[in-house]
Amino acid sequence: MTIPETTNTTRAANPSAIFAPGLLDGQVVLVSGGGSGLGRAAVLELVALGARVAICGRRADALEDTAASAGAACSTHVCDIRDEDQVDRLVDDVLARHGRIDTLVNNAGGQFLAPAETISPKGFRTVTRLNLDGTWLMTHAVATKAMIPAGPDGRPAGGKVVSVTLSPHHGLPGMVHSSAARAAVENMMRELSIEWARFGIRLNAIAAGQFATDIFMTKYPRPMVDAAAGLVPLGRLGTPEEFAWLVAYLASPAGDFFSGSVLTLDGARDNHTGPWPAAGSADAAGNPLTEARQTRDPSAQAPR
Ligand SMILES: CCCCC/C=C/C(=O)SCCNC(=O)CCNC(=O)[C@H](O)C(C)(C)COP(=O)(O)OP(=O)(O)OC[C@H]1O[C@@H](n2cnc3c(N)ncnc32)[C@H](O)[C@@H]1OP(=O)(O)O
Ligand SMILES: NC(=O)C1=CN([C@@H]2O[C@H](COP(=O)(O)OP(=O)(O)OC[C@H]3O[C@@H](n4cnc5c(N)ncnc54)[C@H](OP(=O)(O)O)[C@@H]3O)[C@@H](O)[C@H]2O)C=CC1
Repeated sequence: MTIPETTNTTRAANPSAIFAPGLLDGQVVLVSGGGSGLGRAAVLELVALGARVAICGRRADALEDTAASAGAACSTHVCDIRDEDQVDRLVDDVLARHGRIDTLVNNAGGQFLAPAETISPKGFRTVTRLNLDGTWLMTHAVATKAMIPAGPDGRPAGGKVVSVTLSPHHGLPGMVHSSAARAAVENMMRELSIEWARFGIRLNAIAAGQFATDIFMTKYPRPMVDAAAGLVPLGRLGTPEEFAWLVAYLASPAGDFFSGSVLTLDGARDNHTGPWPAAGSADAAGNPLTEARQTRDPSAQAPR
């Protein structure tokens, strides 16, 4: 089934504060983790610019909430990006619904905060599966099903991939699993930007600094959150809209010559290395802080 191209009547209510309406008319963008935080902000910006957007995540209610704000140009797809079959089905469904995928935004990801010596093999695997394997499964499925096959002119359709990684690059104590996985994702984007240039696929990473999303403000230990802005040379956290604008820029024709780049969006956090422990990062003995356990995967609610 296809839905009509976005028109002014289906455009999201709030216009972009930066870009002209219609910038992304006719484009289809798939955003993983579009139900919350940075992903949600990107969805609203992309729809405001005329794109049709498919969003995926594990929680249907979060996806529906974003779709309710985004309007008819947004479709929702429950999918765990760590599961190969679910990812295959997702991409097939998005193609059946929208007919094409111009840009994939690999935004779904995350980690738990814990000192490295306390992280079990399963815990390490959980985070690398989500951030590295999940990003690979999505990138591979979208490339092989939507971007490498021939478009209307008989040549590979091409497209863009934007993957969210993490700043600071020089290591976030308590996040060894995520730091490792995000570095791998950045090199995945670099490597594929060479291999898949022949298909017209551009791949970049956005290394996100600290952004004031709901989860960032509530998930981590309070001292760490309270200290975060003070570690940013520009003196504040990023806003989800600032992330969304960069995604929209890369998806637009202005982004066509970017490939294999890591765009660090962090208020200069990456360039700042103070003494260890940094404010709010460790307890009195110098151990990285530990976050409380939480479960967001509905299928994992059963007692362990
Ligand atoms: C100043 C700080 C800078 C921070 C910069 C970065 C910020 C952000 O990225 S903000 C966005 C954060 N968003 C997320 O993290 C969302 C996604 N996260 C999750 O879904 C979970 O946190 C997940 C990554 C742990 C995955 O969840 P799930 O698949 O449901 O995994 P389980 O809860 O079943 O756990 C599996 C396994 O992992 C180990 N583990 C989980 N939590 C902890 C913990 N708090 N401490 C230690 N170990 C943990 C553990 O081995 C679990 O297995 P079992 O023990 O058998 O349950
Ligand atoms: N906020 C920040 O300061 C920073 C964020 N980042 C990264 O930016 C991205 C967005 O972060 P933010 O918006 O703050 O956090 P959120 O937790 O709000 O976003 C993560 C999204 O990923 C989805 N997700 C998680 N696991 C899976 C899975 N297995 N399959 C499908 N979807 C999944 C979640 O949906 P659901 O739970 O429904 O599956 C959620 O919508 C993440 O990769 C994060 O690690 C990086 C640096 C800093």
